[in-house]
Amino acid sequence: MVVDFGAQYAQLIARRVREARVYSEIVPHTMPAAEILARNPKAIILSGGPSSVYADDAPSIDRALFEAGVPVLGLCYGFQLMAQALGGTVDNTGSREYGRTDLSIAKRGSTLFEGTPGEQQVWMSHGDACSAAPEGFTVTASTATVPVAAFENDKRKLYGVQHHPEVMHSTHGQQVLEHFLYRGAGLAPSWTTTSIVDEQVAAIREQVGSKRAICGLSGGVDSAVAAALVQKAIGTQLTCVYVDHGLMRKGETEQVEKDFVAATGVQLKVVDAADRFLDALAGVSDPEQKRKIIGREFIRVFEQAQAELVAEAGAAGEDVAFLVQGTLYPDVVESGGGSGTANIKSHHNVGGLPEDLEFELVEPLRKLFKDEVRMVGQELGLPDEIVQRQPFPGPGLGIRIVGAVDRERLDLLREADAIAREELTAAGLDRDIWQCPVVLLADVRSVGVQGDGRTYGHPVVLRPVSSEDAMTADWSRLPYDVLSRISTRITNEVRDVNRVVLDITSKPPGTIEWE
Ligand SMILES: Nc1ncnc2c1ncn2[C@@H]1O[C@H](COP(=O)(O)OP(=O)(O)OP(=O)(O)O)[C@@H](O)[C@H]1O
Ligand SMILES: O=c1[nH]c(=O)c2[nH+]cn([C@@H]3O[C@H](COP(=O)(O)O)[C@@H](O)[C@H]3O)c2[nH]1
Ligand SMILES: NC(=O)CC[C@H](N)C(=O)O
Ligand SMILES: [Mg+2]
Repeated sequence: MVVDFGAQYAQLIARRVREARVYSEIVPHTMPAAEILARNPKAIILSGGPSSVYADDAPSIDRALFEAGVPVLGLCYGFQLMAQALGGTVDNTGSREYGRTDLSIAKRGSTLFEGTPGEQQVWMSHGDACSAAPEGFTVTASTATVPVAAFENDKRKLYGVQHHPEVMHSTHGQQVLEHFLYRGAGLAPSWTTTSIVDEQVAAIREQVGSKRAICGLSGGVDSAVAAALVQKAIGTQLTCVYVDHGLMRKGETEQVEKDFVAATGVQLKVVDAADRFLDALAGVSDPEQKRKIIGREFIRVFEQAQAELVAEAGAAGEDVAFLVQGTLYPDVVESGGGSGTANIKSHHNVGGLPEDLEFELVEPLRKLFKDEVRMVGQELGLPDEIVQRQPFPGPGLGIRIVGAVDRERLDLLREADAIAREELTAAGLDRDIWQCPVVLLADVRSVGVQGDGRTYGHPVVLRPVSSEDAMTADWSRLPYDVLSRISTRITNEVRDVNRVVLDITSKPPGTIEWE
């Protein structure tokens, strides 16, 4: 059982546990200890969270959880809670660690780190630290700045680590989790998933019945897989709607119109809504405001499309009240979907939805991560060009212009983006990177010299990242000659851009998109 203290990664922990073939469920930290124990968990994992354990309003923990004989693993905030509740010390030591950190294993052969290297890369995201372990606990790892980075009390079956073993950038994380499950808690890897496709098709049929639905189709992986699932469930009761909001990349609308329909045979309605989105966005530079506006306009366009379909279908059309979206679990988490989870950004299809939404949502991928969605897509027989496509955010180039969005700026960014994509594809790097946002710093200017003349132009940022599920990411080490070609071409070919910079920040602390 994963107890969620408002973590960005709670669902990820549950998923890693399932990957270890042990069934897992998530419960909020507000659930009383008695109720948690009444569910008879074989093991408990305490998640991370945004609070500081010593703060007045911080979520606390009932010591009964440590005394019931159930093996417990604390991660990050959960580790700090465990340390404090059992008599150790947690404070703000000033030694913050975000992103890549080297962990030194202090005790070889410990339950959690058995068989893993003495020095290993872990992903950290914390500002507080445990400075003294509770009595009876052995310190099993440290970092350059944090002396107590992991501890265990094997007799009581209590374990804790300051880092996040659940994220893929912690190179031995899965092994640490499995050691807890198999060695610490003595569980066997015996659980398997039933087919997600069959389960979802049945659920969609039950939800939609004989009614009709529309699906927001972007050409991206998520909506393609969602559409294919719904099509399998309800066939021609589904119509897909592609919204051209004027924030798409070069050539994208044409590609969806031609290639996508050819590959999937869906019924597609293309709506040109550029004026409406750009008018609504005029003069707005706050990222959250942009996201909310885009989310609202999307729904308004879907409503209009629905009205048109109803008119076309006559009386039978009254039933079009379902909206299928390719919402994924990371969209939900990062929009503050869990209890006490910080809102990092409102994804247009979750937190950005208007309150007066008239549709009933159908979101068959809401609990899944990208790599799982790709597997479902493959199972449904979608072509590789769709299943392996890099993600592109629904708000499109609107959240890749730092500053207000207008047609002129969009044209600049579209050109720069097209060059970067062309060169990355030519270099055969598409499958190596997760995605490479190109960002226009429209409110920043710098001095350059071009053709012996002074220029005062805008910088463009390249943000190539590697990731497994977008929850964490690292910057991609692209070959210098590819970067150089992109830089030369952008500054030569795109008017008003006189500088190209590379974003070398991991996530955390950065996010993938700039807004
Ligand atoms: N231009 C668009 N027209 C219609 N619906 C859209 C559009 N852009 C996004 N959506 C809707 O919002 C959802 C979320 O967008 P998101 O970008 O996360 O997914 P995607 O485009 O399907 O896949 P990917 O993440 O691979 O780009 C989509 O699944 C789709 O339902
Ligand atoms: O459909 C989407 N609607 C959104 O509002 C949105 N914002 C970010 N993204 C994509 O999500 C992943 C994680 O992005 P961040 O690290 O920037 O949060 C990355 O793959 C981003 O491209 C979005 N996708
Ligand atoms: N990711 C976490 O759990 C962070 C725990 C705590 N908020 C800290 O900053 O140390
Ligand atoms: Mg997309």
